[in-house]
Amino acid sequence: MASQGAKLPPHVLIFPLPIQGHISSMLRLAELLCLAELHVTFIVSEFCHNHLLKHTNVESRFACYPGFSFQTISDGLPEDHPRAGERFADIMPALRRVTALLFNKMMIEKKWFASSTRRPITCIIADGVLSFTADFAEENGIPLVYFRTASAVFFWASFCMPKLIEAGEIAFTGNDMNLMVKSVPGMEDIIRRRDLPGYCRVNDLNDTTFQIIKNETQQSPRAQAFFILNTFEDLEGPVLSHIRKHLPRLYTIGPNHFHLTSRLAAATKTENSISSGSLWEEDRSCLAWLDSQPTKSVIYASFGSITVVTREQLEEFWYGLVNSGQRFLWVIRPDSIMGEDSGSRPIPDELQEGTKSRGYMVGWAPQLEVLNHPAIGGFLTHSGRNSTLESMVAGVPMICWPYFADQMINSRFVGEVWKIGLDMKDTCDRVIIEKMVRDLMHVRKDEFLRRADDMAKLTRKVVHEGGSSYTSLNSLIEFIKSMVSN
Ligand SMILES: O=c1ccn([C@@H]2O[C@H](COP(=O)(O)OP(=O)(O)O[C@H]3O[C@H](CO)[C@@H](O)[C@H](O)[C@H]3O)[C@@H](O)[C@H]2O)c(=O)[nH]1
Ligand SMILES: C[C@H]1CC[C@@H]2C(C(=O)O)=CO[C@@H](O)[C@@H]21
Repeated sequence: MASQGAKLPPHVLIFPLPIQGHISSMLRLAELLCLAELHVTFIVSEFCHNHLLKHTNVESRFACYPGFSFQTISDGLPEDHPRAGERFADIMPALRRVTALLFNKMMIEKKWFASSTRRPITCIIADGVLSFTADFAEENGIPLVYFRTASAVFFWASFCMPKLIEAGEIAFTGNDMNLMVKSVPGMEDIIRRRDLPGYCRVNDLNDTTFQIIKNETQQSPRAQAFFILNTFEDLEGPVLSHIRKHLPRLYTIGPNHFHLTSRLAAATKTENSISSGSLWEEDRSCLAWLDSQPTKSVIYASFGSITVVTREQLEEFWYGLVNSGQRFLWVIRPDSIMGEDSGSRPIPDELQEGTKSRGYMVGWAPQLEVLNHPAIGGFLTHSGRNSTLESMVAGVPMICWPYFADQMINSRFVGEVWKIGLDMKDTCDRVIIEKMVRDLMHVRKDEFLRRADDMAKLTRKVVHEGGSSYTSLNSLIEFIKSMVSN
């Protein structure tokens, strides 16, 4: 396609998976590129776009970047599909079946989004699991960069899936979950079967989700080996060295929410909050409640956008939190309790009482502000990538209750390698929850806070001028600029 407007900036197409954690992360990247005066077209599912418009300020936020625009596309699922819990497994097949074709059509009909003020797309930055974008990019000679929004340790373990299969370390059925895994180089003394990416918990290697993730991961090097991870060198250095043997041009630009905060502050010379990118309505009343709590006295509990719990699990958490005697702020998404009796059984009096005196519950929180509130002393989390990084930047120790996917291995690294929290995976018992909350918030508080504080200091270093993520993002921007000849 002929290039128009020789003096126009490069035009980047950004395309995330339509899931909260992916959209938040890629919106942050989009704004970082807008700050560098690149043009950005952001493709998002109609479903998520409607939620973004309803619950965030993204429209006004991006209005100050004239080179930015949204494009919407169907995610292939009916409007009333929950897009959470066990039904998350429908998302990837629907994208491949429906969205892939619509994407090709849209690119051609919209002339790669060219206009009198914008070049046709000069580079695609696609979610690392959307390989249909690579098909289009290759057929049309458009440079492609993959952005895998999960952790490097997850990516590397997933990249080693063929090795794991060959060595007979997967499939497995739930027996011997504590056996150490030997076929992920660099992690021989760290991960057990139970810490492998959640998709590996299959007894049949033909499992659809397992196959999709394995195949999407294996084709990562086709993006001319240009790859972005939301991490930083000091955090996942040893694993990054392994990945670089396969993907030498790897950009590590994280923690990208903090990187954006820092670059916005430098650009505007003022303190800026970043857009939440929330798909749910934030209940800001919890901030006023936090204002009246003592310093580092509250444990914040939230399990991200996909986790669902049974009524029994809900009660175990509730008893655990109440019996710990600690103050707590708990996010329970309206769609996160599954099962027939999810709302019908009465709440025991002792839970109601304990919550009234020490707790606060919301359907969705302004998480970045919550984690940075002085009253917060701990985070009970599902170990999603963004939540983990947000907690690290805020210097908040974690209790990890991973639900699926990368969360299984993220939580292992939090507990065993970075030692900034406790890993509670594969149990949901009120006694264990109570003990872990007491340990984190009271018994071992100083130890965890010291290490979390050291981690927070590291994150500050990397996103400032001269830091590894700062330098890496500049290289990425230069690379994108070098693709257009003026
Ligand atoms: O009440 C809440 C809860 C969450 N958030 C925000 O929502 C995002 C959630 O992201 P993440 O922690 O990554 O969780 P998920 O949305 O569940 O993320 C999906 O995508 C991530 C990135 O690939 C993966 O690491 C996860 O396993 C996967 O579930 C974060 O920025 C939070 O700050 C809020 O603003 N308010
Ligand atoms: C719902 C899951 C599909 C793939 C995604 C992922 C990955 O990068 O492989 C990690 O966790 C989940 O967000 C996604």
